[in-house]
Amino acid sequence: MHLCIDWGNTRVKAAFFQEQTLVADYNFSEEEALTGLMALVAEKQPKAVILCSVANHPPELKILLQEQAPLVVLSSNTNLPIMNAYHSPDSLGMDRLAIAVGANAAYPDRNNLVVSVGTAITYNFVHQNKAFRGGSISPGLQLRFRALHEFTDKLPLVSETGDTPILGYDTETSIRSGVMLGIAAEIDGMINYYKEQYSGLNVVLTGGNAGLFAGKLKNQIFADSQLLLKGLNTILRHNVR
Ligand SMILES: Nc1ncnc2c1ncn2[C@@H]1O[C@H](COP(=O)(O)OP(=O)(O)O)[C@@H](O)[C@H]1O
Ligand SMILES: CC(C)(COP(=O)(O)O)[C@@H](O)C(=O)NCCC(=O)O
Repeated sequence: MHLCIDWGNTRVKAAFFQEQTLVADYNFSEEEALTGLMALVAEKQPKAVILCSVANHPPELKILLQEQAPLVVLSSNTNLPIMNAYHSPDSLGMDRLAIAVGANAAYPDRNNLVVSVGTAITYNFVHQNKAFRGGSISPGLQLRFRALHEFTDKLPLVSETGDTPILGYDTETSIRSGVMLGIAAEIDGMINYYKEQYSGLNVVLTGGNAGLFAGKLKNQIFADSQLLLKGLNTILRHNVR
């Protein structure tokens, strides 16, 4: 079995794959992740591990993993089944590259746009010629709620749960309207930009908050909450065979 680890800015996700099949997945807080992951490795003894991190994971993580199994740490130097045409590959978030690989593997020979709704919202375009071309980064759901609260004197901290009218009728619903419907409108607007440029665009929605928006978009999308982990498995198989 292969173990794939996605260390994000809010949550740490992991999955075991048997060949191309995801057999078990896990979701940890940052605090519980190191212990949780090492317990999984001890129990399941994976043949190889891949780590994709965009956050400050504990420095001992790589050493501990390496002691247990061959480890691929995803970087701009890792061999990939797609090309990376980003102009600053060393500053690219490796999670963005992993979802690009995941989309290209699931929908080959298509112009793929992957929208990941996590801590940040990222838009990631992979041309049908297999080149990752980049996209956009914008603030995610919690970032928007927190920014309104933390950078103003009067606005409360609101969450996604509750009435979300287009026409907010009080402070709470006005904020929820702006954040939730604003994100949905942003995603639809971005998809429309790409549709104007690229024929046969295929759109995949992923990330921890994707489920809040999948049914609210005007454009047709595929939702896949495990796209990043699947992309990591594809990269690992590309490197350890
Ligand atoms: N099991 C869960 N525990 C906590 N948050 C979750 C869970 N599932 C989804 N979420 C939501 O997903 C968000 C994180 O999305 P994710 O794509 O994992 O972000 P990142 O990759 O930036 O860490 C959280 O802000 C939360 O709203
Ligand atoms: C944009 C991100 C913060 C998204 O991270 P996430 O929300 O998935 O935790 C991450 O991909 C990142 O740190 N990117 C570096 C800048 C870039 O991709 O150009």
